[in-house]
Amino acid sequence: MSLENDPLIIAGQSFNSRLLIGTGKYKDLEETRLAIEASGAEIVTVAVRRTNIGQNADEPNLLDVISPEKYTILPNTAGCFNAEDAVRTCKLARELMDGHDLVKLEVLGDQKTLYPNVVETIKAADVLVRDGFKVMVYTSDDPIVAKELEDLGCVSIMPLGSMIGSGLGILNPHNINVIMEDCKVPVLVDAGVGTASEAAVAMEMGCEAVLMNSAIAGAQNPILMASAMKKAIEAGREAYLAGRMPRKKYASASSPMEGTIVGK
Ligand SMILES: CC(=O)[C@@H](O)[C@H](O)COP(=O)(O)O
Repeated sequence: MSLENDPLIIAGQSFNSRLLIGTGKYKDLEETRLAIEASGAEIVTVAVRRTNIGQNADEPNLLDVISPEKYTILPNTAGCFNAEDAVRTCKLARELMDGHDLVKLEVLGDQKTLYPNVVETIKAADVLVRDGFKVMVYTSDDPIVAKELEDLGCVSIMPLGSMIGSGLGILNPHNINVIMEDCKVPVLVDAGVGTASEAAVAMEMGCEAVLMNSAIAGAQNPILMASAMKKAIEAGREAYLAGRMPRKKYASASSPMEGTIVGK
């Protein structure tokens, strides 16, 4: 098995890259473009309330740099703290992007934690799915909430590894494992990854993909980190597919003597 015939499928669309990246916090649009290119990402998420994707004709438009012909743009509802605002933001994105219906829903609880408000998230997901949106949803690592969101019709469940922008890595791998056990749609880790090894861990666990922003944009050299993340995601996926050796309590010689002349 090779990664060439191992696509990520989201809402029936096939992708080669399992790294999804955000567009916030970069120095300028050129750095954003170079980092995205180095990451190999095919899905690029954009905060509609913070980024110009056509709302302001006088300002630089991100979509002039990150072309929707080359990338799948994933409008997100960052900055929304209730269902109503999140739904309105998705509708605005759909209008600005000629009926584009794949969105990333995030409804946040407060400024300090940026933790998802799951009650409002569920409310918004319900409205959006009924309105024809394909909803990839950022949520907590609560398996019950994750299942509820899947049952509502979300196309992907995206539990946080840790708080957005914290770089603390995956704090509760057990819960993410339970979510993967219960959900049939792709489960992606979204938020909290700080460096390449943490992205690899998510993939080794069997997550379908990872979405990140801060680890790349906040690195000393974002373009180099984007390239590291690409490799980490691929290595993690390969390791997952290859299957880890069983953990053993005691040593087991790397060059066993059994069956050799000396060992008889
Ligand atoms: C970019 C995005 O959509 C986020 O949800 C989030 O910002 C990702 O989290 P990190 O910045 O911690 O990677």
